[in-house]
Amino acid sequence: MAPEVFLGTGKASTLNTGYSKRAYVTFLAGDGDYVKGVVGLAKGLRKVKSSYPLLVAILPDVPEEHREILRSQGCIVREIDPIYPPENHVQFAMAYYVINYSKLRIWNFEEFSKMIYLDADIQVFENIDHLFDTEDGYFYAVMDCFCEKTWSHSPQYKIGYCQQCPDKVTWPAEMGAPPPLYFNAGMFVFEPSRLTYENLLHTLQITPPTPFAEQDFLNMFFQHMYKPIPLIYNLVLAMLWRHPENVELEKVKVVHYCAAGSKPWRYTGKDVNMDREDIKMLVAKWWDIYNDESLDFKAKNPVPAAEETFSRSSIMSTIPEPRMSYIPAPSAA
Ligand SMILES: O=c1ccn([C@@H]2O[C@H](COP(=O)(O)OP(=O)(O)O[C@H]3O[C@H](CO)[C@H](O)[C@H](O)[C@H]3O)[C@@H](O)[C@H]2O)c(=O)[nH]1
Ligand SMILES: O[C@H]1[C@H](O)[C@@H](O)[C@H](O)[C@@H](O)[C@H]1O
Ligand SMILES: [Mn+2]
Repeated sequence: MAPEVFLGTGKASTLNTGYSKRAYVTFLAGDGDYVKGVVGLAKGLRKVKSSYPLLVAILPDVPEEHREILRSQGCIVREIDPIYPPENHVQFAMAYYVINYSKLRIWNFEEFSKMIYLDADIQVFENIDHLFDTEDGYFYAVMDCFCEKTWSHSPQYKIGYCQQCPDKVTWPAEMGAPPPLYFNAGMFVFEPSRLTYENLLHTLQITPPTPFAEQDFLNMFFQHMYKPIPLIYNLVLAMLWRHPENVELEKVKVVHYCAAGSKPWRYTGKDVNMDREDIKMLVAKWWDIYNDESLDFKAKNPVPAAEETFSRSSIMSTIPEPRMSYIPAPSAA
């Protein structure tokens, strides 16, 4: 069912209508350059005429000037508390990814019935609003690839097995059952729920961290609810050189600049595979959107700040997350 009632009216819509209970959500930590990714994403969603707002779950360390940039781009800015894995276990996760456990807070955005999570290093080149119409009760995401060096700690990588081509190197019987399908957690469709949120936080406290942090954790937690969706909804760039036979680039709607050296705002072209023509083209396409001033947010019907409407045309102020179930930071952090 297309959300036509919402398209082109420019009218403020409140939370008690079905479609406005949907939103895209991304995550932002720190005072670095990932804010550029979020701005690019907000403009990309506008370019494809997405009907739903982009909520940015930010950690307290995001500076006020960055929050203001996001609000001025029409984003709903929402501060969340960080989540760390249980004390004494932090060293088992890749340090760089530990902060991503904080993403679990997005299950607490219960005023939305369905959300699509997108990493800040993702760009949306075609409208994907239809993913909100997927059947409830499942977790939708794109299957990952195990072939990059980031996976070298895993048995999959060691024997050259990848779920993207499971017949090339088959899973040896002596290693037991093949691993369950594994998704990349840079993009997924989910339903916020207080119950799930509390369950996630509780389970996390009794789960030792693993290298891919919350991505491994979510794969474990949602294993039986996971439904794979086509890779056009999250093109992990390494697919271009690891499994070109699986990729139809002209059909891809969502690109995930996750390969080493591919973040458009840091791109130099010098890292491995980064001089490929397809990569250069995708990086240039990201910059076209980021630099396009016509895609900057323009408030059509400015809404008084006090009025609590989650409309496309209102710029939301920072709404603090209610304090609850907070897992304190380990002393080493
Ligand atoms: O300094 C930072 C680092 C990360 N992020 C946010 O965290 C996201 C995840 O980081 P990356 O995109 O750099 O990481 P990858 O794409 O390599 O990571 C993948 O694996 C991770 C494992 O923790 C997460 O699951 C992540 O969503 C998934 O795409 C970013 O997009 C961004 O939204 C920041 O805001 N600031
Ligand atoms: O989440 C990670 C990350 O995105 C890496 O960059 C990629 O190589 C992995 O396949 C993925 O699991
Ligand atoms: Mn990413």
